Amino acid sequence: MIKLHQVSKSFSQFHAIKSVSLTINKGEIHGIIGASGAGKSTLLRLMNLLEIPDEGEVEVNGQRLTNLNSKALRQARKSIGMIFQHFNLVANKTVYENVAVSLELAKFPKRERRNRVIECLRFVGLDGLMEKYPAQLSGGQKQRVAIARALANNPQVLLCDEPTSSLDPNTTGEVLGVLENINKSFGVTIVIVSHEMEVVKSICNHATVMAAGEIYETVVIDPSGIQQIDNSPKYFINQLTEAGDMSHA
Ligand SMILES: Nc1ncnc2c1ncn2[C@@H]1O[C@H](COP(=O)(O)OP(=O)(O)OP(=O)(O)O)[C@@H](O)[C@H]1O
Repeated sequence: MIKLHQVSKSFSQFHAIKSVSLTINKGEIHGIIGASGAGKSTLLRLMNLLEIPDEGEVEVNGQRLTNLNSKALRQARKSIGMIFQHFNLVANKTVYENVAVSLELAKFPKRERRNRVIECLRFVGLDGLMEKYPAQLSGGQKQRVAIARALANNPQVLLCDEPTSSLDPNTTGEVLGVLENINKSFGVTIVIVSHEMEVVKSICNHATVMAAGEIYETVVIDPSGIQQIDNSPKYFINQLTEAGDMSHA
């Protein structure tokens, strides 16, 4: 569970987040949507204290993060994974090494690391690409490595900052499918910041609309499901000609 209580954050004189309170219950897939500059990413980064609030309290998994010293905060963050729009993989490390690094940092028992890395890569469908480097992967595959890395330490919460905004519709579906699977299989609470309405509508069961640093409203929604993309040339022609009834040149 994530609880923000009257949280505020300013950058110089600019009030990016204005006394926001929000509760996200365990097991939710919670979307945060709104116009550019509304404060979505800042709100997400306040949930793991990547941004330190000027005022207010942040509680995650029953722990008040805003009360913890830096050592305790590092420990608490192990149960909060995060993924980013631009994946943030280490370019000169292999897929395997990118995931292993997060276990090393968390001092995960050495003998169990290899099995855990493989288990996580298998979960995201990339155990066949362990020796590749990020530059050899598609955008969707890179994001799946980032998800495996975030998953490695068994987080209870996964924070996703524009996770599909660098991806085409096909790979967007692939990444959303993995996120949904993580939620269903392990009960991980997922928060997704996105400016893409279709993304929020497809897998989120709750959504918060932000405007000018405040919450406009939080609504319960019935996820519409992930759009299956047809990559056939016929599909593209049908889309271009709407009903597919235009004569071909
Ligand atoms: N580190 C920072 N220093 C100064 N201003 C910042 C910083 N981070 C965010 N801001 C400002 O705070 C406001 C909210 O930014 P934020 O990135 O949270 O918005 P957003 O809703 O996620 O927008 P976008 O969809 O464009 O990323 C913006 O005006 C932004 O310029």
